[in-house]
Amino acid sequence: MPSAAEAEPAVQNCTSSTSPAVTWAASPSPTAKPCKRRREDEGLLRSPRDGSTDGAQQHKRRREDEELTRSPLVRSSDQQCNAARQQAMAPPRSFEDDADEEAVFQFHMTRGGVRGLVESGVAFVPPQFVAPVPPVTSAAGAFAAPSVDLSLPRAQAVALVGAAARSFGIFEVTNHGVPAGVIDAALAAVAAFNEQPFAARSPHYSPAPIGATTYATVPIPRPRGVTPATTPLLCWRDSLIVRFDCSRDPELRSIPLPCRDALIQYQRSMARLGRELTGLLLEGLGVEAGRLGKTQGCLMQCHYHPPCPEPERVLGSREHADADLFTVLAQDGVGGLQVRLDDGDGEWMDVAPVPGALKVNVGDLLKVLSNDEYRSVEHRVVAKSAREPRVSIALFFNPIMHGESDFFSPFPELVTAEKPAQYRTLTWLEMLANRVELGHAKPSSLDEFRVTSN
Ligand SMILES: O=C(O)CCC(=O)C(=O)O
Ligand SMILES: [Fe+2]
Repeated sequence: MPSAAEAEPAVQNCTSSTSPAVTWAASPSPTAKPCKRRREDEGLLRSPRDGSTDGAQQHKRRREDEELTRSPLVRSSDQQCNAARQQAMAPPRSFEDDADEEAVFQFHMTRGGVRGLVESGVAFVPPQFVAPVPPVTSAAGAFAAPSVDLSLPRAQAVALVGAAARSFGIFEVTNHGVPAGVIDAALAAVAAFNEQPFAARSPHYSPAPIGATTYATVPIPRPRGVTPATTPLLCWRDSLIVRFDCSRDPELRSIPLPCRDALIQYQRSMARLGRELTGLLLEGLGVEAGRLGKTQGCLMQCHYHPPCPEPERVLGSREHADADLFTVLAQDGVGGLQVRLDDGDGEWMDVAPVPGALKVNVGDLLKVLSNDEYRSVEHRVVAKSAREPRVSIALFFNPIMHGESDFFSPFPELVTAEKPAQYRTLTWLEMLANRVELGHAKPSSLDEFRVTSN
């Protein structure tokens, strides 16, 4: 949850499994010179406007659009504050760190994303994308995520959801009430946006948010302290990340037109399911369904994995656990999602897409609240195809939060003499900062907050 995506510092009230995309914008390598191409591209940073014919209105719109699409190098004070926090926490930088940053910066400067590489006809994967340890793309085993039919009587659904969250941290839901047409339209719209020609796509490309939206090949921090690195610098995917609670862009006009309506419709259609899943997951812990107040799926990460000339050498998404309460994942039929069920030691297993079903991942925040009753599932994506693109949409659900003032700790009713609190009280921003520092992989992502018994 920093989509990310992934948790960008720009994401204040929301969640993401991805990294602070603005790190790049904040501190471009001193050796990287803003090139002519970049200046031209900054000129291109104007979002397509929605064809109003009224002159005054158009002028107002243009001013607003210009505000929304101002250079991503200009950062808000919240972003600056988070960048400073990260800098203070960051370990000393090495020559390799600088070289990595430069490679990522230069890649961003192309503004074409991974799809741009494919369009340029690359026959080999560039070094920044090569996984140091080749992922096993034909996994040793397949994992059938438990399936929960949400039309079952509630007590049964609660028992099934609770059991799946306890055992695996992942399950799928059927009869979930979200129309198939809405899901299919959203997936198709993500593909349509990414498959536009470079000239239509690249004005939106920016690793720092433009209004409510980020469209880029978003890096996820590598796990720290693992030498040599086990994961590539960049994954084989382009992401369109939308923050539905973005006060700078309440009308979400920064979402590119080819997918704007479909994504807004998708997010709205997920609201009821989000409420239902929150209730089922809490009741599965024996906690009252309304205990967390209102929850919201306010961060959406839409991933497009272009076909890869060497699929066995890349990762479509690095290993991570989501940071949020839970994530609802829709995907097309290509496959590539894998899970590892025993905190880092076990084998990666394929989780096949099931037509009509939505996957639900338990995230780290719910794991903390549950006092380790629930697992947060470690997952990644491998590239399955040299011919077909893959599209997925992850919607991250969290309690409605207000930044530093929201404190999270294990529910008191789950803390007993036999099982004391496993985590100290933490804030959402602490959680995100820690993930940026340590990477999103397990088990380190929550170690910082774990109470150690002496
Ligand atoms: O693409 C997928 O299936 C997974 C995406 C994901 O894990 C994420 O966005 O956090
Ligand atoms: Fe994830």
